[in-house]
Amino acid sequence: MSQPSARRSAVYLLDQILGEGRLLSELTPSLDRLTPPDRARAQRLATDTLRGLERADRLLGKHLRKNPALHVRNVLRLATVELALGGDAHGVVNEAVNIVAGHKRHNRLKGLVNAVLRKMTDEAPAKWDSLRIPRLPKWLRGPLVQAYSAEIVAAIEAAHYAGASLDITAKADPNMAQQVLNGMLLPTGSIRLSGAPQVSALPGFESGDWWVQDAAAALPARILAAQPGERVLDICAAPGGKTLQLAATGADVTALDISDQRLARVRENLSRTRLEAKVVVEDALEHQGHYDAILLDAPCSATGTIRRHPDLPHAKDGSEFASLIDLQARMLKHAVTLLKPGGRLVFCTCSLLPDEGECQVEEALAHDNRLIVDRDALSIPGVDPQWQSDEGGLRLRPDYWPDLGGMDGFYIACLRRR
Ligand SMILES: C[S@@+](CC[C@H](N)C(=O)[O-])C[C@H]1O[C@@H](n2cnc3c(N)ncnc32)[C@H](O)[C@@H]1O
Repeated sequence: MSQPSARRSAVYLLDQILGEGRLLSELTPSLDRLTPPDRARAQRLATDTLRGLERADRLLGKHLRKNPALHVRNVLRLATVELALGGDAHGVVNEAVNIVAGHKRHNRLKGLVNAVLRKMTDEAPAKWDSLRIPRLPKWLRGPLVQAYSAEIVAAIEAAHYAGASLDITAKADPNMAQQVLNGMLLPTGSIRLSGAPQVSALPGFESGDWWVQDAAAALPARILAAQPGERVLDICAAPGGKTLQLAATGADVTALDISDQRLARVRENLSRTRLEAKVVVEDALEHQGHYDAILLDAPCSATGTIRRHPDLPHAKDGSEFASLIDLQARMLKHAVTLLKPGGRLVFCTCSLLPDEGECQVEEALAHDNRLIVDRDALSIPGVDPQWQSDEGGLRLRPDYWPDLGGMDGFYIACLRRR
């Protein structure tokens, strides 16, 4: 059996994502045999390749008369991206040839791999930046162009290609955490770190002074503005970034999720940050109770998180949209029944699709005359009033804050029950 290496493992990840439609997050256990630095490197190589896939294919296409099998193509793509991004040519080409040579079914193609990659050694770094920014696949690009415009989608694609920094939410004073971590304090109070630091080695991790959370993902809990002693329900809570924010306000928080396995992360996070919440394993549609405030972070296409998860557009095909949209509508309808009169509910999804955001809130308002939308709740520091959408929610896009490094795509709205 071949020794695992970061590159070999990265090719395995690409084979699974591009061939089997699996997500990188499901595949991380397959990296357990690697050392922690190699594990991080394998993931970085795979995500870099997925971001640059269209460019790599364009360069390789000129030198391949026939498309080789997916595994060989993935070896070529990975090596091309590494070469384009300044990888050591000798090491990159040698290992690519060895990976193919060690494969029973494909080893007759090692000469081809060697010849093509020798050409890529000069060509990839020279031509890379002149190639267009990789586009989203049609199943996603189409609806997004319809919802926004071709120009906005191109800006979103540029943000996807640039990737994302590490954002932090502080448990208490963000200024203090910003100084300790030496990061950039964002207008909404999150802290942005450059590079790819090892999270668990950063000051304040062990003592639970902060947690990792994209700046956009930190806004729903800020908009809900839970108060000390309020009964607050966090629906679809795992892995718990928003639960921690809610618990840090001193509210009486119940964190609910259908997945006990994912709730283990919530329990770990609560224990590390020394915060308290009641953790409940239950289907949100079955839950009963009465709450002052509810945060519903509904399961969605996650198309707002492609900056961090470039595997998503390659592993998925949009066939799950309809069932997700239906589940979100049912969850929102049920969540309203759990609100005390006068209570408020923040509905959010990390999706770019209006069907999973604006349309859900429009529908809820049209069908339940007890509900009103609370636009004032969106007036929090750093939130641009221009991000508000017609029905009274907040539309966040990856191309916002271009000079600060972007944000995840999100939809957030605050509803009140009369
Ligand atoms: C977008 S994630 C939530 C992220 C989380 N709020 C955070 O900030 O870390 C969606 C969650 O919905 C949960 N979920 C899916 N269907 C559910 C259901 N019927 N009832 C409760 N939770 C559900 C999934 O297990 C998943 O953890």
